[in-house]
Amino acid sequence: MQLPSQTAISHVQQERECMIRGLFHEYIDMYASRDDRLTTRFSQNFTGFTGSWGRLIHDRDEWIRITRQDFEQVPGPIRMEVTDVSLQDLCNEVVSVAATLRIHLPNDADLMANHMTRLVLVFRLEAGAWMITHCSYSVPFHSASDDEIYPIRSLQQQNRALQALVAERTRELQESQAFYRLLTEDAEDVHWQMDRDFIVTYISPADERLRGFQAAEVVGRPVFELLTEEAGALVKHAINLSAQKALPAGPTSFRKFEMQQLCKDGSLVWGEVLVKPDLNAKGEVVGYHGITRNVTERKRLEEQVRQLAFHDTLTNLANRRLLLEHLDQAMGESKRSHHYGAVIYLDLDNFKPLNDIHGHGMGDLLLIEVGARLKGCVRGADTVARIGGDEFVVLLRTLPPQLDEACVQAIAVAEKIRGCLAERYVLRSAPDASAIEHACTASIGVALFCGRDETADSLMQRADQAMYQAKENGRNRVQLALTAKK
Ligand SMILES: Nc1nc2c(ncn2[C@@H]2O[C@H](COP(=O)(O)OP(=O)(O)OP(=O)(O)O)[C@@H](O)[C@H]2O)c(=O)[nH]1
Repeated sequence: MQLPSQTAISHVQQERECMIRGLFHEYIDMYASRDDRLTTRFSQNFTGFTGSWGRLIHDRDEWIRITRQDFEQVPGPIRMEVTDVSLQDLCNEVVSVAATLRIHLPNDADLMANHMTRLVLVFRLEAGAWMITHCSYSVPFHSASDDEIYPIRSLQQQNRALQALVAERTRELQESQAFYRLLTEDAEDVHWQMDRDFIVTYISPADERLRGFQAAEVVGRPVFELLTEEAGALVKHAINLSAQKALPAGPTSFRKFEMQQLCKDGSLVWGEVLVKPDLNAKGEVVGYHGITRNVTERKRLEEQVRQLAFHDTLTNLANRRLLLEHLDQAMGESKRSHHYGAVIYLDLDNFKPLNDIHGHGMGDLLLIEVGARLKGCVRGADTVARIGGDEFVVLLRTLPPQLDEACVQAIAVAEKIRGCLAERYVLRSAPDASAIEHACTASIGVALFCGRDETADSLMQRADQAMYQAKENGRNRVQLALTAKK
């Protein structure tokens, strides 16, 4: 028997390889065009492996069923782009073909598009025809459901579920944002935020109601441009304190201070400011946020209370309490500077008859006029007080450091006061009421002080006694007090 030559063997092998390759591409084409004839190529002894959900199939019919389902999932033609094919003879009748390919689905947006797939087909010669006995797809998807070769349906479902979840969460977020916006934007308090360079990054609409600035006029600007110099210094101080010592976390971790703020129309409002630094994950300050509350009305009431507590309601002059406070300060200043100061104590002469003849209202008008005249006789730094019915005190600060010169100046002021108060008074209870003319003088005692050589009480007593001396000496005169007892 003559053996076939090497050339003849290689020729047969080439033909066989060519045919298998042809069958392989025919399979690919039929698959791509969803050609039902594909299943006629499957052997009765078929097994398959679907890599997307990792199941080995022992049955030809089962594989056909899955393939048909798969055809339904992708109704249009697909393109199988084969990038690499290799053949391996397992024996004379069995050839394995391994290929890598890209499956291009009709819709480019589908998740399978552009993913590499590994396909292994095993052909066996059965009754003179090459049949596919094994088919194995390795698809890089782990989320496919049973029965899915291409995980399209489950991924679409997952996608839809995720989209619904995102929509739901977005709606919830928008609702909660709207709620918080409502809280901050309808609130009377101004909510604000600035970055680490003190550039305003957010301000709530309450600022427009408080200061008249629209958010667009404030956001993006350095905060110090929007504050008075004094307020800017207060803000810097609070921020420096925060930098030096962080407050413990919680609602009390805000620094609190009060400052006057500039409005768009140039007026000033009082704000109570709560400020807190914003920290990043490393604990570094990346900005600040806070709340500014309008406390202008509270400040006005506080000032009113102060005014009532320290002032005489009839004349609006300082009362005894404020006089004693100022006297204490003046004595302290005098101690430091060695300059003299003086208390001028005065009591109106024969004031009572005015009340008796023309009524208390007229007496009140005279007292108010006396207060105004006294203020006109002294400097702004001096204190004019009403300490009793018709008793007034003027506190002079910073007289010369020499006693004789200080005496001369104090007596000169007292004389000026005496002359001024002695001028006639024209009193009218109402603008259209007839005026009455009245003459009134004052008896005046003057006591000098230097430092804290004596108590304020003793000083006041000396001035009072000197005033009585003036009364006894005939009224409408100035009497210098005896020097303080050592
Ligand atoms: N109209 C008015 N009178 C007051 C007020 N407080 C006290 N007086 C009156 O002031 C008067 C003070 O009287 P005195 O200082 O004792 O008497 P005076 O007539 O001034 O006599 P001399 O001080 O001795 O010169 C009293 O009649 C008080 O009723 C006040 O608020 N308004």
